[in-house]
Amino acid sequence: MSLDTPTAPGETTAQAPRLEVAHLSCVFDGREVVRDVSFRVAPGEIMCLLGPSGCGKSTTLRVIAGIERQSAGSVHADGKMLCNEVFSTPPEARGIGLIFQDFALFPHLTVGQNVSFGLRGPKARVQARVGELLERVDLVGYADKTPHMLSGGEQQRVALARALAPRPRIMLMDEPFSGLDNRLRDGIRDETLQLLKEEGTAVVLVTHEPEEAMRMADQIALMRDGQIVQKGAPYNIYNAPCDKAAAAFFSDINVIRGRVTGLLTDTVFGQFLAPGVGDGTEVEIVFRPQHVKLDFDRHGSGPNPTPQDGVPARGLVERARFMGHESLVEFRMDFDGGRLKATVPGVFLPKPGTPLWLSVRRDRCFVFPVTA
Ligand SMILES: Nc1ncnc2c1ncn2[C@@H]1O[C@H](COP(=O)(O)OP(=O)(O)OP(=O)(O)O)[C@@H](O)[C@H]1O
Repeated sequence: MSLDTPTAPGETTAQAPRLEVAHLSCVFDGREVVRDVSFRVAPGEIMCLLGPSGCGKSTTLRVIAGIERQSAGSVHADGKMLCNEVFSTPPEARGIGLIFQDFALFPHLTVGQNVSFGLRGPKARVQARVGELLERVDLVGYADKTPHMLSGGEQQRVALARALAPRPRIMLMDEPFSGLDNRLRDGIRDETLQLLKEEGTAVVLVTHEPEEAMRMADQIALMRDGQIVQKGAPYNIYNAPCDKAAAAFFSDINVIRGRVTGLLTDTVFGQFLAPGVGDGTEVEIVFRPQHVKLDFDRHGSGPNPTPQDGVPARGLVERARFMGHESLVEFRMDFDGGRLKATVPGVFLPKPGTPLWLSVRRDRCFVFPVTA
């Protein structure tokens, strides 16, 4: 994605994104922990920074919030510059809401006073807003309690309500739902994001959980070693990963190897197209267990090859486990003794040693040149 030149301090543009982060870098102790990070978020859009622990997600968020300084790059909100290498708007003047993991409520204030903390205006209007938010986070009747009377999950919901109360134009959320139990999490998460969308807030959400990102994001920026390695809608990132590690971040993967001749790679599963890859290059063919098709053995042979599923290859079941809504079957393959995995909806638990034929959906395979 190309980035236009950001506007000068104080200048605004009609089509400016709600939030624009451009070429952000951050150095700690001589180490660049955020490297040339750029993205834009429109009003009502949810951008997820997704990646493993230590990849620079929280640091990026803290620079946007103004509690950490960058070594390069800029942050703009509605076309107005918030900070660059030499200039920085104080955090409290940025109009940005924050919900961080270590949410801190004011212990001496009631729930109602905590939620109304950032609100100005007539008392009746403030009280109405507090009531509306407590209802949204399922804490009706809690306004007069103090934080020490609440469970961790309840305190987290108060923190959510407090951050939402002033209707910030940008909301930064760092693993905000991690402390909630499963039963509450889905409801609170969907409700919070619905509210932010309705109010046109641009949201940047940090998570290391791919499922959370897939469920919530309009756009995902996949980060590794301080950089964004891929950016796009969840569907595209899942179905067109930029490399093997990006594919592996979202699910188990299977990998087989081959060598390219005339844009094709010959494998035991038939030929795979390797567009743009030079002759003689070694490639890895990557596919997810849910895209493996299984067939029974018919006296030593499998189903006929098809253009969609290629050529089947035989393996012996090594282990089968029931995972809840699907079964995971692991195979040792006849052709090279390697292991491959398949998932099957529902209950499918063949005995170890059972011969089955595996084929791979061609449109769900990714071919990557092997890198050193
Ligand atoms: N104030 C600091 N001083 C020195 N190093 C820091 C500082 N803050 C973060 N780091 C380092 O920068 C790197 C990125 O940290 P960051 O917290 O941004 O990662 P993260 O992707 O959010 O990880 P997590 O999911 O574990 O929170 C880490 O190696 C971390 O140790």
